Amino acid sequence: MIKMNDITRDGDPVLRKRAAKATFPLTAEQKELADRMMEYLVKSQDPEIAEKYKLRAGVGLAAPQVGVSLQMAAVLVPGGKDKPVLFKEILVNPVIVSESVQVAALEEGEGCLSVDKDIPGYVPRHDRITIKYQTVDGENKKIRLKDYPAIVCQHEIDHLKGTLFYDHINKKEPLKIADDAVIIG
Ligand SMILES: OCN(O)CCCc1ccccc1
Ligand code: NI
Repeated sequence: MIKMNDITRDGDPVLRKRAAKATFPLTAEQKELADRMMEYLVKSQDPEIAEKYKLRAGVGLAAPQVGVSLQMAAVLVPGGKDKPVLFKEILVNPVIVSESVQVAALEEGEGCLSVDKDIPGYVPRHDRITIKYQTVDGENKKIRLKDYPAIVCQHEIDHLKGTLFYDHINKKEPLKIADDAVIIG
């Protein structure tokens, strides 16, 4: 199973590379990696397992974060009582094909399993996006996302382009953001 010491940290060049496009069929190793990445997210969101294995909770994990420069990311966005899972998917070769002008940011800012220090500030993103991607079986999908799931997917797709969340934070005024931005609590 993937543990914290398997996660590459900021400073490792793999996090700043544009990841290679996946070709199909995926190799057995690539499919197994997808499973292990999703397994990490599931376990990291279970307080007991996370405590037992000292896992930092994550709602997403991109292949470059485990040292594999491949366009693949796992996303597991929990919901609430009524809908425990908002969005669970392995995105292969994801592309944002349209994005709202409307800006959104998480009220708490963002963090990253590959960035050990807290970096405060709003991370301005698009409130709504349409993504085209392939599943691990090569099936083409197109989905529209908004709010938290949209934020998470933008964070993961950034990783595949060598971008980290703090690249988007206004250096001089970290809490500056468009007046009409949607702040997601
Ligand atoms: O790349 C995923 N990872 O570093 C875990 C944190 C994911 C994440 C955290 C806050 C907002 C969006 C996404
Ligand atoms: Ni991250």
